Amino acid sequence: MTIERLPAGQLNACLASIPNWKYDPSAGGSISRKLVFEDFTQAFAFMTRVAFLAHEADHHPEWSNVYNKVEITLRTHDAGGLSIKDIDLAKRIDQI
Ligand SMILES: C[C@H](O)[C@H](O)[C@H]1CNC2=NC(N)=NC(=O)C2=N1
Repeated sequence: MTIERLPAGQLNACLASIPNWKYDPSAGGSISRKLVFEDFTQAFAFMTRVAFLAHEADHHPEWSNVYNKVEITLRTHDAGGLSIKDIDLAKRIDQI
């Protein structure tokens, strides 16, 4: 299935629905969120839950973890930028 980048006309409404995520317009667009947990165990437990979501959605984050901090970037390589799959996964991550 081909996945399209978000049309410019939908971008602002989509971004407004995920206020915890920071939009970066470079390279077709991406969104990122930084999270801070109590400790490594909490951070990694969160990452495990995200991993299941990502597998289910067949959509995978670019992310890093340093002790209690997790930084996640979502973009759709197949579309060369931001797509609805990124917005949907961001919303599901926010629900964790
Ligand atoms: C073939 C497979 O569906 C694709 O490679 C998927 C897998 N996970 C992906 N994850 C992300 N973030 N972007 C993609 O374009 C992407 N493509």
